[in-house]
Amino acid sequence: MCTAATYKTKDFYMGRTLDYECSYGEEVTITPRGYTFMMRHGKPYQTKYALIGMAHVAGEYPLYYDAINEKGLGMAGLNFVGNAFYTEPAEGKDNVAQFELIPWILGQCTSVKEARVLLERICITNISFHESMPVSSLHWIIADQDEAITLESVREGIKIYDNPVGVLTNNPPFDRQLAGLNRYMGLSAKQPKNTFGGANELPLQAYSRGMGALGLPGDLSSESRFVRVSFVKMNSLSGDSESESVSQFFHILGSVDQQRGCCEVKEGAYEITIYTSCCNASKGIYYYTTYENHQITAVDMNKEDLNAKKLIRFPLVCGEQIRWQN
Ligand SMILES: C[C@H](CCC(=O)NCCS(=O)(=O)O)[C@H]1CC[C@H]2[C@@H]3CC[C@@H]4C[C@H](O)CC[C@]4(C)[C@H]3C[C@H](O)[C@]12C
Repeated sequence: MCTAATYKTKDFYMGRTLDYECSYGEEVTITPRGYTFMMRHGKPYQTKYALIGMAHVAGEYPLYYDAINEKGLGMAGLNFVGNAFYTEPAEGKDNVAQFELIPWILGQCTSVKEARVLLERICITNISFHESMPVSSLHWIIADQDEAITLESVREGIKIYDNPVGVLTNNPPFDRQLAGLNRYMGLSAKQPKNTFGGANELPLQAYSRGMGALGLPGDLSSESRFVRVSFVKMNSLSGDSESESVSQFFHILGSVDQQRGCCEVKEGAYEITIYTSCCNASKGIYYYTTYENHQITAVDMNKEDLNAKKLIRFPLVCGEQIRWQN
């Protein structure tokens, strides 16, 4: 499972957790401006804008899981197994393989508004990057400081949903996730009021703090994570400085963190939160933590040459960085 969320203070932030039982060997990767992608179905394409994100780099090809570009547009791919449906290339469409989609959008759009226009012509194809790699079943959140959308390619075709909560998890499809929130609209950060009233009011008592959100689902299913992270995000308060915003963002995604041992995917294999990211999309900074490194590590794209010819790659800093005080 994975969870993605957006957050706005002075700047615009977007990030995700990547939950899985094994890592694909990912790195923080900057694709510079003017980088050429040999498209599977059409003419080679050159990025107009630089992007930074988490990618598995195969040869010189960045297979992005999530990224932001230098214009403040961000995008993340999350598992959508059993519902994602990609097709053969179609006449008169922009035919883009699933693994080409993030650089295709972020390399040429400055906003969700522009992405919506490009997506009117999109056909997401089912070709794999390499025979050794399966085609991932994904759906995507695309967001900027003004709005977020969810992109799904399903059996009936391409679906683009407004995403007013700025959150995405996995199954079921997004419209059902959003409708699921209706069941929880009574949850509150405030103490509950006794409504067992009438003539003979029961003497009920809020004997603990936090009882206003009793009923918030605590399990790791994707529907529950959707509700939980939405509740946390919508109630979230923080200062608007960089460190307060980044800190709060990691706390928001911390509400759906997966600890090893709690979600068995097959005999002896457990899903964990492999990494958590927080991008300052306004400033081009990629922050991350990993399962075994709680210290926040950051890469600032603007400290690099964004007109470079090659990918700029940062292997993840792994292993706990403990600051000893004595
Ligand atoms: C496994 C991850 C989703 C985690 C998740 O959601 N786990 C819950 C399972 S579940 O929800 O319970 O079912 C996804 C998210 C992004 C993916 C990469 C995208 C680029 C590239 C695309 C190529 O085609 C195949 C290789 C490739 C490197 C992909 C590998 C893998 O697929 C990645 C990491």
